[in-house]
Amino acid sequence: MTGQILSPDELEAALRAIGAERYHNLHPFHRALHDGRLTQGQVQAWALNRYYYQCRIPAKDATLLARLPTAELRREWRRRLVDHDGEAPGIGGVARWLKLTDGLGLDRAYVESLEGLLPATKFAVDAYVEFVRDRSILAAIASSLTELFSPTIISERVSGMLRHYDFVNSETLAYFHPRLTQAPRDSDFALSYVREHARTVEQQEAVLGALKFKCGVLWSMLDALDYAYVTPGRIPPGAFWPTCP
Ligand SMILES: O=C(O)c1cc(C(=O)O)c2c(n1)C(=O)C(=O)c1cc(C(=O)O)[nH]c1-2
Repeated sequence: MTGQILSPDELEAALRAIGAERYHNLHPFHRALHDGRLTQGQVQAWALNRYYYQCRIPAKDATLLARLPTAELRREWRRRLVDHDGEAPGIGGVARWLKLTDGLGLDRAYVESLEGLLPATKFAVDAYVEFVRDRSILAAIASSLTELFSPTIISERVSGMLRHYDFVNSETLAYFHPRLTQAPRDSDFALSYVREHARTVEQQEAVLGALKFKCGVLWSMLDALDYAYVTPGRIPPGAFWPTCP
């Protein structure tokens, strides 16, 4: 950043450049997941740890919802809560994620207990919720902008996993299907909010910093999985041990 105010188009281009450089589609653990190079046990570890992200996303959105100043903004943001928590038990994104962990052979009560999480998963996800709680509303909204890039990685992931692994099918991967429409709807809103409200150099820096921070959250979750589950002998004490090879 040079200290100059960017036009909305320049700001959007700078945000997209951050995604092109730092989004977690580039992480070696994701490349291995999508290219069929992981064992079922390693995929279990990914799904179990990612469950924590899934179940904290509604808490993150509820935190932001409580801070939003207008009914219009709250109406927009509360859809995210419904997407993840559903309107009834067994419906919604978190419930669909548990279908994936069930399908991979994980015990549901164990997944929900969060006991097997890697310490770094917890630190990374909690840092995201705290960021959204503590930073400006503009930065909090901007931190969701990784979703601009998620439809591409989700399409790659679903097609790669269906092609390479016999232990998943389109039902167990059903979590991802609605995300292909929900994520663009959500990120369109967040992007237009940011384009309109990030007007000063400080605000624009905060927005760009928020997206870098969030890319770091996602990246560090995969670093932790890569460290613990790819090289034998590195699973931290108390963390999940794969129940299959
Ligand atoms: O599968 C993915 O790679 C991926 C990435 C992201 C993201 O970029 O933050 C989200 C999701 N999935 C997702 O399913 C989801 O519900 C979600 C919510 C948010 C957010 O920051 O509010 N990101 C993401």
